Amino acid sequence: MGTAPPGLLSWQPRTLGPSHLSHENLRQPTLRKNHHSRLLRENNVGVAVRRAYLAKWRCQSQKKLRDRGFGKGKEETDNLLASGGLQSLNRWKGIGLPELVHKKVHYHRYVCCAADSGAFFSSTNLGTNGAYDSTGIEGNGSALHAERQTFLSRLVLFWKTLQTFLPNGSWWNVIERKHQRAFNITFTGAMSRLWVLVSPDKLIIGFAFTALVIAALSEITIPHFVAAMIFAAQKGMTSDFYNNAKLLVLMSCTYGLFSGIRGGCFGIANQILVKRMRENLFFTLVSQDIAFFDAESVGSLTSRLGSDCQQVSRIIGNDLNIMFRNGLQGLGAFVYLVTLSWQLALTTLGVCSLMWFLTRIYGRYQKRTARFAQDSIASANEVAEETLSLLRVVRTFGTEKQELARYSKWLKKLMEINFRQNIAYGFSTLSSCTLYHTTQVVALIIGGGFVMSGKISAEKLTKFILYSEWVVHSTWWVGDHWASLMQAVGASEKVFQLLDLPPSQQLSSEGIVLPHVKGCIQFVDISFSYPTRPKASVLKNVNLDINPGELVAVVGLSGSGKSTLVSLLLRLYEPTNGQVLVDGVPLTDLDIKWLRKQLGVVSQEPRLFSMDIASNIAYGYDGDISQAEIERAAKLANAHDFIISLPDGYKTMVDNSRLSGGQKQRIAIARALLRDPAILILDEATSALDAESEHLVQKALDRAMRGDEGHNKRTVLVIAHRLSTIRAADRIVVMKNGQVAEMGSHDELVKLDGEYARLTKRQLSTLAQ
Ligand SMILES: Nc1ncnc2c1ncn2[C@@H]1O[C@H](COP(=O)(O)OP(=O)(O)OP(=O)(O)O)[C@@H](O)[C@H]1O
Repeated sequence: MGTAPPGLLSWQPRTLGPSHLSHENLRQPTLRKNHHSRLLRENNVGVAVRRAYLAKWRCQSQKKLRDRGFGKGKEETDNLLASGGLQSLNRWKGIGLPELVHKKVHYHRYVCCAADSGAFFSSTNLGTNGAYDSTGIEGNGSALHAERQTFLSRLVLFWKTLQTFLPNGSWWNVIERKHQRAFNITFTGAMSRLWVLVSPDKLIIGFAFTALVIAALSEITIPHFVAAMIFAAQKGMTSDFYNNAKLLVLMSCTYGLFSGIRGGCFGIANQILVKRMRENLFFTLVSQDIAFFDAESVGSLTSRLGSDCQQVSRIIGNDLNIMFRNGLQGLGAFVYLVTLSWQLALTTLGVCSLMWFLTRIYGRYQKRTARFAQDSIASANEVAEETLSLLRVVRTFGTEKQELARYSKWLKKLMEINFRQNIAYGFSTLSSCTLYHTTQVVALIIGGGFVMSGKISAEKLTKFILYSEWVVHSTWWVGDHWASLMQAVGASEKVFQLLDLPPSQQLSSEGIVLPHVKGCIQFVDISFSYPTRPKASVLKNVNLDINPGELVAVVGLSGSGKSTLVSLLLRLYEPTNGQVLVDGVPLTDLDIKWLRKQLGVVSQEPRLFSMDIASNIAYGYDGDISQAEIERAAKLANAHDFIISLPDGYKTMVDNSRLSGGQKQRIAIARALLRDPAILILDEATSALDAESEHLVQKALDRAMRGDEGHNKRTVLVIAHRLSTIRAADRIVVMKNGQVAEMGSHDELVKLDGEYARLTKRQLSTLAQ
């Protein structure tokens, strides 16, 4: 908060002292309202007080603006706020401040309130104190001096504020996010990368550019033939008239035909580009480490795939196409101008150079702002994606408005960027329009002189005007699309940054493929922290050997690192220290794609794809699979009965939300069993089942674990809290704070009377309740 003018703070109201209605109290709406009404009754200066209120709210809203600080440095916002405060003060003056003082109205309290924002008094500090003094509040300066001071300070304020709006002023800045500064793509960089993407379709690009050149050249001859026809008619030269008419028709038809070919070819090239870019980006994204998705949100990535790729594709289909066409035509028209009158041609060149210079500045600005605009779109998408996917939670908690606010926050940022972009566009158009007509005026004035002095003919001047307009028009178009192209280049930054990411090593198919998986798993001295939280140690020196065919249950409190252990076995993350071995071979030496096919996994929260149930069960299975095999797996997982009770049975379309948790789990179990894996991993696989289903699934799982003959067929790692799941295990591993705390059979651990005994006791007492 700023400091109040001494006069105001030292002045004590007679009827209501600060103890009755303190500065803090005035912030409370009810107290302020009562106080306000009382003032009205006592002093009958409603207008004055209402105005004071207005001043207060203005200052407060300005503070909010500064708090958000969008696009402004502190100094500039302070200046703006100060000017806001100044306006408020002026209003006060306008309503006769001295009279109010004499009436001993408590309005100064409102002034203090208005100063809550720090804005009002920052304005007074900047020189309006004098104005106050001059109005009579314990004033001691001369009125004239104060007026002068106020005028000067206003001038300074005005100049400072104006500076922020000038080119390179802080108003034009947009907030930058730290991570975006690392990558900066240039025009040539973007072009060469786009070329790599479209080069497999050189033929279509070649057609497009050939058609562009023919269409541009034929179009540019049209004004020549038009002028020639008019002057041939005027001079009564019939044969010249008809010859020019024929050529005009020919050029018009050629132009029409090749424009069509050009448009079509560029459109197709554009589609190819956007498709290829999306495919490449999609594949790059799905090839990333799982840790990458811990850091990046799905909504933001889908925005890069959608909006950003679409923006980038505009470069070839629209901007380059129009720039080349107009560049070519502008150049041709300029050469023609030189042949008509080099002096006049130079004036046109001067104007066009200036226009191009301004456009370059505008283009640079568009490029800079585009990446922030795309970033805001991505953030808005991130919120939308999250809200829509969690809509049930949102509905349950009734937080629709909060979600809207979160979404609006990014839309607002986007709007503020777009606002600046549009103002910049306005300036660019303003300068282009002015220069466009300047060329004509200058050409007419100088050319008119030349005609009057007989240096050039009227026909030449007419042609000159037509072509100079063409040159300027082309420069304008080239400039306009240059800015749009730079905007697309800005938008391409994040796309190319993502495209540059190397694929995860976890997808490499290079490595050993074992002839047969016995199912021996070893965690050797494993320590691990998640890349997003490198300082939080999740696993600490974990050593665990699981023998082939052994059924091991991992138990422990929530957050003790059980699921993390599974993630490391699946090589979704790399251990910070130590290594995981399967059949004595480190995971890093194995062909990880092959290995994952040897593992059957039922995760804690099974997810289903938007496809029918049969396809969901067969998901990821290599080779042909019969319906009978799918049904067998479903029966093993106790899912068959509920599946056939659905209207379309195994053909019923499902997704992640159209089945119950237990049903999804059983489908996930069926999916894992269908692969007949050498190693089965169950992460709380039965947690969403009711007692009856759990019993049936447990029996099925037992059969799957032990085999039909009752002997161990595969190695099984079960992560479970439930006793019923754990008891059947050959060995139980108890995890605590990322370490193996205890290990042994159920009976051994109960006897040990340690962590496991405590866990089981707690579970039994919960069941008993
Ligand atoms: N992707 C992640 N990024 C960062 N930290 C994570 C991530 N996943 C889990 N953690 C943290 O790692 C720790 C261990 O989590 P983990 O899921 O392995 O526990 P758990 O024993 O399986 O718990 P639960 O029984 O509740 O599933 C937790 O503190 C958790 O917050």
